[in-house]
Amino acid sequence: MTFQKEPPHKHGSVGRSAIVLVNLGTPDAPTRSSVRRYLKEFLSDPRVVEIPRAVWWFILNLIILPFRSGQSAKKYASIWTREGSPLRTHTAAQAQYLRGALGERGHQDLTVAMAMRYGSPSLPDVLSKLKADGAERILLLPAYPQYSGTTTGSIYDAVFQHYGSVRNIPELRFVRNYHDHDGYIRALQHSVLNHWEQHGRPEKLVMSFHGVPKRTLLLGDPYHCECLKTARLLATALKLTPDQYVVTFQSRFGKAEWLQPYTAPTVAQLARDGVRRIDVICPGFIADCLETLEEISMEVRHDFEQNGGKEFHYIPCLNESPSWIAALAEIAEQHIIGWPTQMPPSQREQLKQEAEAGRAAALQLGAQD
Ligand SMILES: C=CC1=C(C)c2cc3[nH]c(cc4nc(cc5[nH]c(cc1n2)c(C)c5CCC(=O)O)C(CCC(=O)O)=C4C)c(C)c3C=C
Ligand SMILES: [Fe+2]
Ligand SMILES: [Fe+2]
Repeated sequence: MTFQKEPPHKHGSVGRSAIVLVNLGTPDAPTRSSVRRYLKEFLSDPRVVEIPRAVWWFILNLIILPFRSGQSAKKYASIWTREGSPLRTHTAAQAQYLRGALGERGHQDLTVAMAMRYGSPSLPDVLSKLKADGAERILLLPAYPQYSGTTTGSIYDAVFQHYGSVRNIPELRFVRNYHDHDGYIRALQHSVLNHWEQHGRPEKLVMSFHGVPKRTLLLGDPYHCECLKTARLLATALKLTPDQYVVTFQSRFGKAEWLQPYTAPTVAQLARDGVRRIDVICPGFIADCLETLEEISMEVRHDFEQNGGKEFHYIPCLNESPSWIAALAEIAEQHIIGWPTQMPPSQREQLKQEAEAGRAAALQLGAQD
């Protein structure tokens, strides 16, 4: 192991604190080559696909990437905007608004950055830049309300791996999950109630979460339980009876069984059963992306209508809604307790003086040698 060369430690510095909002990642462009590069990085992560590496290498490089890259690129093209990938634009905007919200709460010199687990801006690049800018404390805030080894766990891996070659590691804190956080549930509730105020109510509310292989649940991944808890809390906040909503799992990948019930067949069955209107919300995604804008709002809408459904409403993700930004600020704030960024200026000044005194003592020690 070789460690990076770093500038000498600065005596007397209080250093900066930073928050990194980390999302999954997205291609740089809706083109075959860009999507291929992104999928290769994403699907090579052993947390995401748990198949023996050698076997998976052949399947990934000879079957998945040649076929899926072009298909997915077309889907990405259908949701791309002038600003780029919706996932990246929303995540960047959320980071910026979060900075503002925390500033208003008195956390003045706090840097808020965004990073992607796959693609750019990459976590190692963002963490290196924060260190170069003098960050001594970093809170990692994954864009996943529900913990899963496949997503949150993989962010931990990337962070630990990055610091494996760093000598002077900052203080690190992680938000593990917020599937049952009051602010998050309230933001979801506001979003649904707003939609219903404008468009009336559906016969059924479908809460669709991203799926994972069922095997991960059997092997101890808490994701399924956390999704069900989010759904139960949201249903309670909306005063829904069990027959007024259903929880489903979308985006199945490959041939193995994933968490059930699957979103698309469930929605088609609802239409065949004579349900005229459904509203679909995706509470596990805090930013609209391919999986919500294309898979739900285009493909699943089509399935519902093809099977006789009359009215399909997609309720957008929390994105930059003020109640969600406030909740994000609350979640962040609960994890940075004790950091100087939330100290009043007088206390901060005292900390600086103590650090200076330490520096003077260290210099004196040096002089005695
Ligand atoms: C192959 C296995 C996959 C697992 C396991 C998985 C879990 C998982 N993913 C999200 C969130 C997102 N996934 C997105 C896209 C996406 N997901 C997979 C595969 C798995 N996901 C693929 C191959 C793709 C790429 C698109 C495609 O080719 O179909 C996205 C959207 C990204 C975007 O650019 O918009 C998100 C967000 C979660 C939360 C999760 C487990 C809990
Ligand atoms: Fe996914
Ligand atoms: Fe469970």
